[in-house]
Amino acid sequence: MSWDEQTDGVEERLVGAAADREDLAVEAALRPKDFGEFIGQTRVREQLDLVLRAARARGATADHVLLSGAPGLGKTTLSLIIAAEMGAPIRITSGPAIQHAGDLAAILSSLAEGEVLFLDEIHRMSRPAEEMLYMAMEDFRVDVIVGKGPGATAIPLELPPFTLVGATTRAGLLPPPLRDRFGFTGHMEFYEPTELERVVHRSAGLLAVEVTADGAAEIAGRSRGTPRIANRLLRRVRDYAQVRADGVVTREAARRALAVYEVDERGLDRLDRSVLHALLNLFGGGPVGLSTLSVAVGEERETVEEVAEPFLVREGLLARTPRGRVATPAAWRHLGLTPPAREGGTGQDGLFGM
Ligand SMILES: Nc1ncnc2c1ncn2[C@@H]1O[C@H](COP(=O)(O)OP(=O)(O)OP(=O)(O)O)[C@@H](O)[C@H]1O
Repeated sequence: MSWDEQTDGVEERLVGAAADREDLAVEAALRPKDFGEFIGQTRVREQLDLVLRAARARGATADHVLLSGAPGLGKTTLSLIIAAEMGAPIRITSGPAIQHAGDLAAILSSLAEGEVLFLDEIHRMSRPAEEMLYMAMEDFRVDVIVGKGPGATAIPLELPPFTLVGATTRAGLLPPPLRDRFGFTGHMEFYEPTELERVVHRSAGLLAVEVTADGAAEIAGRSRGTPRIANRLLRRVRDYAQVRADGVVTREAARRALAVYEVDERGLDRLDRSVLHALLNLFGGGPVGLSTLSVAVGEERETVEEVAEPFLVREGLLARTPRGRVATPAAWRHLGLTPPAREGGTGQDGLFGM
């Protein structure tokens, strides 16, 4: 399987943040059901809790909520919690599933009063649907266009008040008129290792798997700040512990299992490391252009740029500069190599001493 063999929302990579088929099958059982069970994201949780309590006290439908953040951080989970806290039903759909304004009109017109509509990947909705959504969010009304050409007529349709929960990995891509119609925007952060340890312990309990404190810490440290990845690594370590050990998820079991899957102690996988290896060993740490680097790694440009680099940049291992990709001293150290001296003439002096 190649790294870029990704389909919409489904990614087959052990440390990929998008849901794979197995995640989709098991995630429902692992999802926190209320704010009390939801780990981390203290700021968003507190802000949302206030928004919902106030709406409940007024007997009103909650304001529209926009949740932004990387995949797997809990946006879907929070939307379910919002519905549960409001005692409201929830409808789940996504931007790519709504290509025609008519698709959206059909969903909106069938909502019950107070219902929560969760629209994942809201930035990927078609333009006409987006424009229909503006009016629906603001006035709880849509104009359904009947007929075509000069004879087309707009029939106004009243909607019951509802709460839109939009989720996006890129809030910056949303057109301002859409962004402005959300009463509350929550930015989801990557999780701290201690928070991910709690996620691992909680999930292990639900899966009836015994996990030691250092086993949970080992998994948390390799989970790239993302609960979905923590849960996925836990399942792979559980398998290993069941087959090769006594079934208990210990530090040793986690280390051995994740060595089998080539996920290192910092959460880098084979692709990430091959990018760093090429950068360091073939290009002296850079700067090197993305195309050259991709050829050296044997991957598509997009795979290197969109799949590997974001995490390497976030981890401070790689920098994108106007002159090309550059490894930081931390990258050299991570691969057990010594960073070249400052005056090494590699053109990356600005990155040293970081
Ligand atoms: N705060 C949390 N506490 C415990 N578990 C969590 C938390 N957030 C997420 N999870 C776990 O991670 C899984 C993925 O979360 P979720 O599907 O909500 O992410 P998402 O941000 O909606 O991802 P996507 O953008 O891919 O739809 C959930 O099944 C849940 O088990």
